[in-house]
Amino acid sequence: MFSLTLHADTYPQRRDWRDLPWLDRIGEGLRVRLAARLALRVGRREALVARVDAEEAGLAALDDSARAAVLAELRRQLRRDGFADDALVARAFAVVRMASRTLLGKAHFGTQIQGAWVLLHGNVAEMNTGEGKSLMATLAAATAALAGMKVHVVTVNDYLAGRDRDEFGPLYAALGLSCAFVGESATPEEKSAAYPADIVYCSNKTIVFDYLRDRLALLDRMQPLRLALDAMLGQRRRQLLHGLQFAIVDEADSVFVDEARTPLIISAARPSVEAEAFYREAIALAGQLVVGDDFTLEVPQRQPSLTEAGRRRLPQLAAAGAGSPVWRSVLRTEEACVLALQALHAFRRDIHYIVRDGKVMIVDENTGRVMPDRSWERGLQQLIEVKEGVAVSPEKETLGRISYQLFFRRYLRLAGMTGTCREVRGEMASVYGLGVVRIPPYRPSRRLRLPARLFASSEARWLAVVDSVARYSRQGRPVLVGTRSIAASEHLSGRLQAAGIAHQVLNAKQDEQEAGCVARAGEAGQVTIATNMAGRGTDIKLDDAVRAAGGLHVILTELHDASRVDRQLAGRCARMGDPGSWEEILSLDDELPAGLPTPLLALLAARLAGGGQRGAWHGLALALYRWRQWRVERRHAHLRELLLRADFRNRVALSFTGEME
Ligand SMILES: Nc1ncnc2c1ncn2[C@@H]1O[C@H](COP(=O)(O)OP(=O)(O)OP(=O)(O)O)[C@@H](O)[C@H]1O
Repeated sequence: MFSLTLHADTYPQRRDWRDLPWLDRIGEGLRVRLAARLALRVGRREALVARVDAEEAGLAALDDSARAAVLAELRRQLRRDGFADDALVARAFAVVRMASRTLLGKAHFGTQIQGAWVLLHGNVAEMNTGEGKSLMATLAAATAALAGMKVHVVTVNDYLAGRDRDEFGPLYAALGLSCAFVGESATPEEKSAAYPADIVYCSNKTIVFDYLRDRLALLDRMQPLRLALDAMLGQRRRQLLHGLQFAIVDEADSVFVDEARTPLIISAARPSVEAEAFYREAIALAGQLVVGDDFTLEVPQRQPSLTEAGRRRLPQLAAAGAGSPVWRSVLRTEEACVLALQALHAFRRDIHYIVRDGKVMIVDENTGRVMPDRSWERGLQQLIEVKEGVAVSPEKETLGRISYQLFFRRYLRLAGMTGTCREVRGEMASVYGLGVVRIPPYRPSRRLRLPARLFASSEARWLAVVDSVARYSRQGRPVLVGTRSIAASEHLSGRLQAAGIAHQVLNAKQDEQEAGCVARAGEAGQVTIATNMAGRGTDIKLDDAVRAAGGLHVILTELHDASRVDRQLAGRCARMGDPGSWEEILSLDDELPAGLPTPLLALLAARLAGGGQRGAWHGLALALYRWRQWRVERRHAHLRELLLRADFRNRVALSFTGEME
């Protein structure tokens, strides 16, 4: 007999994973991808949807007490038999859909039923942007919770997690399930009260840090037998999560792939007066070095390297001005100077970070959001603080560390959903064991892609952007303009103001106005400039007049390192069968083409300046721009692979010293 009931007290999580030899890894990846391809064949899809329809029709004929009896019996059967039987899953989906129809006025479409089945069976459902993934997840989350699992619905930020809990909380309540939202700023008491809920909505960052906190609190007690023993003896330690049973990860490519390279670290402050003096000296020293003579900046990574002349100058400069003993070592002097040069030249205010309330806060380019409690490692944070003239934060001592790649592999059952993951299918399979199943759109997409335009300079690009904004907003259509950085959003805002075009700006500096900005962004003629904050997950609602005028128009003003991020922004228009269009208006001054050889760039710029946005030179320049993006994507994929292998090695090394369970 199969039982899904798990004992939360014993902190269920997957402990048996290990790094496979490379050939086995490839084989496993292929097996997962093939299984996903065969999982939901057309006949089975149709049968499932037909079954849900029939079950719901049967439920509709029952009175309230008979329906309650069906729900109770369903719970019992799901706990006993799990999800192997499609008939049982279809009944569960029908119960959830009926509640949704009554309470929310939204009945899950056939495509959402198929996607939910994919989630329930531990795969990634790839469904176009705007096809209703949040509502789809309720079917899988509620069914799993009825089966007795603790479900975490994980998304990329608190705004989306809170929004979904507010919308779907009443639906779960009607099924007798508890639902909670855990925000980043919740207190430990609030978290302790929220995590035991059947379904928890939270961001990826919140859940992984709370897991790390649990590991620190439980230390060597994080073993099922020990936890059970502690519970029996009444010596239970405080824990937040109660295990990792089932996670449904929204925007799976962002969480599993884009974020994968960021190590998540819990640390404690270790104040030191000498360290602060050292950082000040390093910035003073590096400030005297001259770009081109003493050091070069490699584009596009903007990695500084000292020239021979710079190396010769450094010891003299160090002897003249610096007091810290570090400067007596040539090697450490060079290391510190390169880091200080990076702080001075590679990391830029309002692009990579903002300064708010006297603190340097990192801006995540993928999400466009500030990450108040994230900091750079190896002294970079402190060096940037010195550069910006704000209080220098104390050095940190690492207490616990994990990556998303290792964390999510610990779930007993893991599922994901996203609109953009075709190029990372292999990684999903080999790293997370997740197959990707493509779900067709509910209605044919009406998203119109206009020809891309690439200009020789950013000046020409901004002129074209302002022109396009004016044209579409005059037609009574809302316009959303995406910029890669806060600085670019502010620059464009100045230009629109000068052109007399009213608009709103949504970026990390104005994040408290997010809900209001999103609510207005679909109004007739409304112009919104946004960084990636308005990218993933944002649902811009349109009224009938706007639909009749042609829907939302989206302008991308620069491509990102990952083309998935660009497609997400384009996906804000033409959702759920609405009309809409998007275009790219780019410049050769952007970050990606900067990696092309300088003479080639100059040649392309000369041709584009004269020849307009048509013809062979324009086509070639655009193709090279996109090729650069592809190259950067490949490099990032390689770095993620290296990080994962390093994580595995660390895990083995640390387990000898007893620092991890
Ligand atoms: N079955 C349904 N009936 C009516 N409206 C629906 C249904 N499913 C989804 N919607 C609506 O469609 C809109 C888009 O849904 P949602 O934001 O969940 O899409 P998404 O697939 O998550 O998009 P993205 O990929 O951009 O995050 C929302 O306004 C949602 O309420």
